[in-house]
Amino acid sequence: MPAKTKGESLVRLLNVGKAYRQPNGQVISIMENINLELRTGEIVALLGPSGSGKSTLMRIITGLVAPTSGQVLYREQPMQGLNPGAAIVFQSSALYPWLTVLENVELGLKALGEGPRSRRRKALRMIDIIGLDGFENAYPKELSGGMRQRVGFARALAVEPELLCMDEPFSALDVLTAENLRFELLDLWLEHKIPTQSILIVTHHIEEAVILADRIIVLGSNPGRVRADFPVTLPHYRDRKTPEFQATVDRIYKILTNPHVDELEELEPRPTTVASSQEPRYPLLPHVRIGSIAGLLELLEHRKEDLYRIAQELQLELDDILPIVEAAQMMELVELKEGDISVTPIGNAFIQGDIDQRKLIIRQQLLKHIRLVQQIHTFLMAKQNHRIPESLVLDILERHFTPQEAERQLNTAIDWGRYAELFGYDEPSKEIFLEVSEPEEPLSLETTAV
Ligand SMILES: Nc1ncnc2c1ncn2[C@@H]1O[C@H](COP(=O)(O)OP(=O)(O)OP(=O)(O)O)[C@@H](O)[C@H]1O
Repeated sequence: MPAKTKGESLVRLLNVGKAYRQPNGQVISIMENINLELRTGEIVALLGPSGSGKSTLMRIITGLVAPTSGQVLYREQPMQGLNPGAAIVFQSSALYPWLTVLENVELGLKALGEGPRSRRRKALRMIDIIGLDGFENAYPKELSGGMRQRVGFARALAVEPELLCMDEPFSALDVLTAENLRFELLDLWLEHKIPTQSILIVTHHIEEAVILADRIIVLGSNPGRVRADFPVTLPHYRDRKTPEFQATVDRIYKILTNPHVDELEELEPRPTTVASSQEPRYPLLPHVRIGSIAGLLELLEHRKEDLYRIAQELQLELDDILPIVEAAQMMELVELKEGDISVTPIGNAFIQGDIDQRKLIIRQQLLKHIRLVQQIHTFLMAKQNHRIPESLVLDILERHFTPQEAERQLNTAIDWGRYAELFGYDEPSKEIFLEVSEPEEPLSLETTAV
């Protein structure tokens, strides 16, 4: 296999943006001004919170989705339609159940117009390389999840793509199978057993990114943008226990847990004028229950610790813990500094409080910090019967979010409001109604905080 070239431009995105028109005519921008380059000789990992546009960006790079603005260059030429050099591996291998392993692997080659003899030869070779020797005539249902994903890899690699794109390729596999397959792929890459010139992997798994990638790109959401783009220069094969590995993992955690600070700006906060002009009107609420926030706070009591260690200790993935942390941060119940998370005095008062005090604290924090809750509360106070149809709020939200996301945002706000006994939801009439009528004393932190 010829050695890989290094540093040639393979794909270049110039000010790429993507927007979707909703059924109500509203246009929602999901990513803006993305500038990035994929070069030969590198594995690039794309990280970011759910909904930041990782999969969409990968689809734009492979040509499966067209950008709304900007340009995509493949080998410095404007790309039209599908990227001729790219192949994609999805989270689930999406094999045809009525075809054998060999026939599934041959599919991509057939689509390229390869003759029967040549495609059989190439498919058999890739089956051998990918460790499926002896399973050529098996059907997908006879294979384990790991073996099926191998077939997905063989199918993508059989067409000898210059760029191998992988959308969370290991996330549906058990921990051990995923680890084996990750290292086998790395072997194939490092030993030049596959002709691939560059690999792009979308992942939620920070350690996976640090194990594999030569470069890590972190996307931010609402709308999606590049928040960090930096090289990982540790030699392969990387040992998770080394301080250098841990430092890289910590660095990514810090970026992901500081959604308003971009590493592109060297972790300096944006100037306030810029930040306030760019601040979304309704910041995206993470979809978590107050019970999960309570659980996190109780766990953090008397601790000031690195969020990454806490996640590790709890065996939680990034996407499990970050939304809870983000919600607690929005309500000023925890604070994050340099990746260390600690409970604020208000958070402490919550931990020590009984159920009524807890509800009161959440009520105060929601009305102080959560715009959507403030807005609903204001509407309810303004109406004489203290009831509003949910469609009133949805119509406003749909100017900023997709209909599905608008509904999720409203559900989260109602869920939080209901916990705080601020408002409730009447299912038959689809109305939100005001819960609390009598005025109340604000909770004094001096008397409750410890
Ligand atoms: N065809 C579409 N029409 C409307 N909105 C879409 C469409 N495809 C994606 N979106 C929206 O674009 C945003 C980004 O989606 P995308 O799947 O690219 O994000 P992601 O970072 O890969 O998320 P995840 O990690 O959850 O897979 C989401 O808000 C999603 O709802």
